[in-house]
Amino acid sequence: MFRCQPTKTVTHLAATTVGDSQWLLGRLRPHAKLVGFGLVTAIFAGAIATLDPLLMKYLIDTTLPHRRLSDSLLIVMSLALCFVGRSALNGGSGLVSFRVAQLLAQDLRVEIIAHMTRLSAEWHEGIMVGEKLSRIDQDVLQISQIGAEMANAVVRSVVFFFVNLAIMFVLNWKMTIVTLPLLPLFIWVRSRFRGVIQERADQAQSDIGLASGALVEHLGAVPQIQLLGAEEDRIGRTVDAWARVVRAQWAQRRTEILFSISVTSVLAIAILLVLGFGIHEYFLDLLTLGGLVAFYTYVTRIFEPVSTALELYSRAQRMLASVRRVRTILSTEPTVPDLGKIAEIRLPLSTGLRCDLVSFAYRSNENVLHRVSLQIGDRENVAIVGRSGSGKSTLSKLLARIADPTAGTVLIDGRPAFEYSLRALRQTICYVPQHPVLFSGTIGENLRMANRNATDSMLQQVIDIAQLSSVMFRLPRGLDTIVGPEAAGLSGGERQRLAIARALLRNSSILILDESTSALDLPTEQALLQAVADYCRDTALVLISHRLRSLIWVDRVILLEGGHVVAEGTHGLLYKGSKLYQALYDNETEDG
Ligand SMILES: Nc1ncnc2c1ncn2[C@@H]1O[C@H](COP(=O)(O)OP(=O)(O)OP(=O)(O)O)[C@@H](O)[C@H]1O
Repeated sequence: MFRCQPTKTVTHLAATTVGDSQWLLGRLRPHAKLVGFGLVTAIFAGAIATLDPLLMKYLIDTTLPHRRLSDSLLIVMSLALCFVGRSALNGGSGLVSFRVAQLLAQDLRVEIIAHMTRLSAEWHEGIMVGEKLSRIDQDVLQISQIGAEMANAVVRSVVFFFVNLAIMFVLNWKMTIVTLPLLPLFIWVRSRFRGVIQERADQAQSDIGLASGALVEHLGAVPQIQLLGAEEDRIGRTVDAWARVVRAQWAQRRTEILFSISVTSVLAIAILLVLGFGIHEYFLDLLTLGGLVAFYTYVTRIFEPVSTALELYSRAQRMLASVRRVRTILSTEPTVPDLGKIAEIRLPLSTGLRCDLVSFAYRSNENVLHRVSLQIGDRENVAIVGRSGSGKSTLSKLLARIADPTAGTVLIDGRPAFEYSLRALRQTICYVPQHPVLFSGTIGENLRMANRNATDSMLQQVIDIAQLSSVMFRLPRGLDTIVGPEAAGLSGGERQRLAIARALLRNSSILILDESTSALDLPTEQALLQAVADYCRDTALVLISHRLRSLIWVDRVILLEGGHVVAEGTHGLLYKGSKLYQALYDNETEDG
């Protein structure tokens, strides 16, 4: 199965943490004021948190030994105020972070959904829905939650660390110097674990994407799984995918814990040294009891920002893994780029559609179309026929510019199709696939997706042409009938006819029906195609069907075999001149 591969540039970008961080900062920029407010609140909270050890020192060294009750009570009240102020400010900064996370998540979702909607069919066919969902859900959640509080947490840790360090220095510079080796030690341990943590985070996130993909595929296909009696097999595969997630997350968490324990152990040894030295100073009367208590509090507190930084580091890695995955999607270019400058196609078309030596290969596979040249004139009705796998659908997708040829050119009115904007092309060429997508909602809403301004009488007209009148008659709520998720409330043939009715509302100049009537019985298919041809007198029709008997009336039949055009002409001509066509037609008649 095709996977969205990052381009070289993207891989390079993805490898740079700086690039990922800058990308995130860019996304936070629109919310700079809110982030700034959160930062100021966090700084104040950090600053207040440094006051209480000093107050305790004053209490122990000054007010208590001199039995100054009112001063002692004042200090106790100040201590209480410090706690209340700190918790209020922390709460405020938490609330702001939450808001930033919400806004950031919404922005990212909009950006990813809009980008995915611009990507070409090839990309969507090659990635499971669950994987796409995981980018929009899991990864965005990870980025927004951690990204929004990251700045606060970093600033709070840095401020807290340096203010604490400065106060410690003032209290006792010799003891402070003993604590300084913590820093290079921390950096050393951090760098030792860095690569492993990053790798584990990437693995876990990637496994979540694959498992979500498997789950969505599984849940979307339960009736088919039951019919195939493949419950055990499919449950096994889906559960295995989630088991891989569990293993990856377990490995990630173990590494993180090991990282945390390693650092904390080193810091614990350091704290012992500091305390030992402090007690020594106290015995030499170089440090007061209050000074020792305050110093100890500061030393333990200095680990708080350090351990926060450690936790932040692991969380940042998880977040950056999500950033890389989202950036990979956002950097994926459509394989059918919308670079055409011509925003409107002049109508009526003069020369129509042309293929000039067109070849096509799916990804890097072998060509499935070989130097196909053909012309479909304006208002011409053409059928493309051939054996299964001969390349009919592929050719029709190239004509509709759902994919671009690997070699050769598709031209509209003598100009390469890529010179027109995709919007102009979609307005001019309408393509209806064999399995059309209908959306949950009413039949009327589904039809009006093609033309928002369509009146009820226009809807009625296309319903008649698509041979849906009797179906609509049976539905008590008519156009207001809700068709349910994926239009499961309609039969396959009804869905196809509804899609054709919808396509007719587009009033396009070229209409391609790619086996869009395959679920209909022969008389209904014939009546429908005839009615479509009558209605679309100003439209070029390209019809693909396995039932040649439905197509004998068209102006021209193009016969494909193994990706080559092997014959062309009216039904009568081909029946006489092409053994393959004759065989296809006769077999069908006998089978039919
Ligand atoms: N998405 C795809 N990826 C890789 N190969 C593909 C893909 N779609 C089609 N093919 C291959 O391209 C060839 C032509 O397929 P295509 O669907 O165009 O044939 P077709 O004539 O429309 O067949 P059918 O009548 O069965 O629908 C086949 O060999 C098919 O296996």
